[in-house]
Amino acid sequence: MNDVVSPIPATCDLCDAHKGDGSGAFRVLPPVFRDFGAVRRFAGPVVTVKCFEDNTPVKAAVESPGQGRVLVVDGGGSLRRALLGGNLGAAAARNGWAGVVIDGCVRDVAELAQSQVGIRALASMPLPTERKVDGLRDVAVQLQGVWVRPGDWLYADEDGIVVADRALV
Ligand SMILES: O=C([O-])CC(=O)C(=O)O
Repeated sequence: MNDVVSPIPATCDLCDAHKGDGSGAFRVLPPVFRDFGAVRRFAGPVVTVKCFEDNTPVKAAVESPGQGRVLVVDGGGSLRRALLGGNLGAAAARNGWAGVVIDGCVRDVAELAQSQVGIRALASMPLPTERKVDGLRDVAVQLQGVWVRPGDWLYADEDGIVVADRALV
């Protein structure tokens, strides 16, 4: 990291620049993610967790230093349990995560809207998980059929979410 804070590139500009990229290095997530956090635009290197209706690895991640990274959660697309709520959203903001992108649900929507962190998820579901197993961290995951790998870079703004195998300028 250098100490020059660069603005986050717009996803539309990134898509203009990479629209002919058939290599798979540049990917666009399907437009099914809703915005729940107080931060609209965010970007950073990706950390992944994978879990199903059990947010144990999400809690562990957001309670550790985020260092400007984006937590990508493969929750299997489940609409039956919330993988992040107000407490964990506040922890993500407090610990310096740039954002959390969840292929699954969140709850405590009013609290999340006050959290100074980017939060994208499929929907709101008031039912929490029961924490029983660790889940996986730092594995390649699929969100809505799109591969996301640890160390990829993710860019999110009002227009959508894109992922690349390196930082884009
Ligand atoms: O703790 C959980 O499982 C989710 C939640 O409600 C919170 O983050 O406040």
